[in-house]
Amino acid sequence: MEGKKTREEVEKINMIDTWLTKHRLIYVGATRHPFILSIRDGTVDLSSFKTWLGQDYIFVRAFVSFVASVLIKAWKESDDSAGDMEVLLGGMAALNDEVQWFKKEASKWGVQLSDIVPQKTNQEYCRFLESLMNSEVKYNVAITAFWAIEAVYQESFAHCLEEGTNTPLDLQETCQRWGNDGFGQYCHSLKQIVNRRLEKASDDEIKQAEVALLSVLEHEVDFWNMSCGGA
Ligand SMILES: Cc1ncc(CO)c(N)n1
Repeated sequence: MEGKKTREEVEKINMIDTWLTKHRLIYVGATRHPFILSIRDGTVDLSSFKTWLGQDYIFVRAFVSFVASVLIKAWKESDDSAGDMEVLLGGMAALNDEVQWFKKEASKWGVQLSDIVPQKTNQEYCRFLESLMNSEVKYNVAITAFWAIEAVYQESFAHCLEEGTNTPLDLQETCQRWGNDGFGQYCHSLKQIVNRRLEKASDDEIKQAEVALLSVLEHEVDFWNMSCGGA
């Protein structure tokens, strides 16, 4: 007979929601940052937006390499990872689009991408991604970080598109990029992959994945702060 599930077993069924409840404050700090709230209420400082745009272009190029490394980890998993690989490949295709979009958007705002120097906060975030590309880092840990990176942008920008917001017209396309329903679906697929994988992961890997999630959230808050000129 099946016994009653322990609290740990119940928590492991949806590890992400368990963590988002546990780490609510920092998650809200990353997804409801003053920079995002300023876009949402229309008071955004355009020089901050341009800083964000230029720095994020640099970040996205590091991010593409990171996603490629996650894809390799998925492929090396012996168990059924074909579905995971399809989702990741779709993510890479979207990033291809995104890089082109950054170039177009930069020219619209008069931002010269070739002149952008990565700020220290950005370098630190890129270095963190690089640390996760190491082949020693487990797939379960890397895919958790990947979901978190995408989910922060999805939640943040979707918030700017809700009814009754004052998001400036010329920023709505930016918000749509990450706030659209398709991107929301994609993040949901990533979340399901993570939950499914972590349900069977060792305690040690779960702990490492939680640490990676928290690191992502901290880097995301720092990245928004940097965009606002907060270094
Ligand atoms: C800093 C940062 N986090 C997440 C994303 C999501 O793609 C991005 N483009 N930039």
